[in-house]
Amino acid sequence: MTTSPATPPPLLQVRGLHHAYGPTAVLQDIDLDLPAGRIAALVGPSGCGKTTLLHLCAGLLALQQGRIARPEAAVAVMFQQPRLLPWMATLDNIALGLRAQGVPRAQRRERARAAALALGLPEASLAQYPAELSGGMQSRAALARALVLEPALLLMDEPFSALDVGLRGQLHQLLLARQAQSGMAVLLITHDLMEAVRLADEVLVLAAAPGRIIARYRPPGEARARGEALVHRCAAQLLQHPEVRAAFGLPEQDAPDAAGTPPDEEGGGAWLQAPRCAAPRASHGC
Ligand SMILES: Nc1ncnc2c1ncn2[C@@H]1O[C@H](COP(=O)(O)OP(=O)(O)OP(=O)(O)O)[C@@H](O)[C@H]1O
Repeated sequence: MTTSPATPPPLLQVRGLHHAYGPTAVLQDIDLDLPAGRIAALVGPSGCGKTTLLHLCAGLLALQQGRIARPEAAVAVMFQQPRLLPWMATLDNIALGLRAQGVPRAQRRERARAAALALGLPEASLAQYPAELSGGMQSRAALARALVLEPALLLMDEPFSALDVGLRGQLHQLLLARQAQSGMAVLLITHDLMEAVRLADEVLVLAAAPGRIIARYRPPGEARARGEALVHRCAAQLLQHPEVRAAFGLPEQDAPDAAGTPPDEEGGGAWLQAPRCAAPRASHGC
């Protein structure tokens, strides 16, 4: 996220990041600033290096080239799969990180219970084992396990991708409410452009081979106030650019669609870094 005089200093800062698996470059020249209280969404096609970047930010992968500055403590990670421990009851799973922090048993169970109930987990589910929970309940438990740590920085790797649209919407709202209340910074990895536009203060578009940021976009207004129509318009605004379309493997769009939507319809968001024009056209503003 690009800083301006009005934005606080970054909590997570990435500079000149390169990463390769063997001879294959996966990430190239990644710069990113994420201040406290902001959500940045990193969106891109499958295989473009999103998870690699998140793992580097989480310290789960060794840095090869570049610099990452992040808080020493108070970083939580939520993975694509809930990754609950099957031999532990839900409440104990949620309290796991607090146990690692040395929080006394009664206190951690109380905090875990409060986090679970706030995310809509029924009281009865707290004594159940993960295999007894639905997929949606497991996702809530995984989110509770991350949020109960009261992280300053939450790193999320496609945490909602396996959920149905209704449940995903509920968890989006719960995340936004908690984020507004706590002021944590969130780096969200997703391949879903609509999800990125719905949740983020800044959307970073990654293209593949090697993974590099080709556009930075700020959707208008507060995330919690964005309705479906606005989200669609912003996603359409992003997808007007040939380079963004190419990153997602979409063909170039050179005429109004069948519904008659003009190709230059604006979503009202701001380009912080506009994509280069692969095929310059006046309507792209390039
Ligand atoms: N441990 C590894 N060893 C070798 N190559 C890897 C390794 N992990 C990932 N890759 C490769 O690096 C590239 C980026 O992978 P990564 O998982 O970061 O992408 P992604 O954007 O998160 O993909 P997806 O959206 O499908 O999860 C892919 O080509 C992948 O095959």
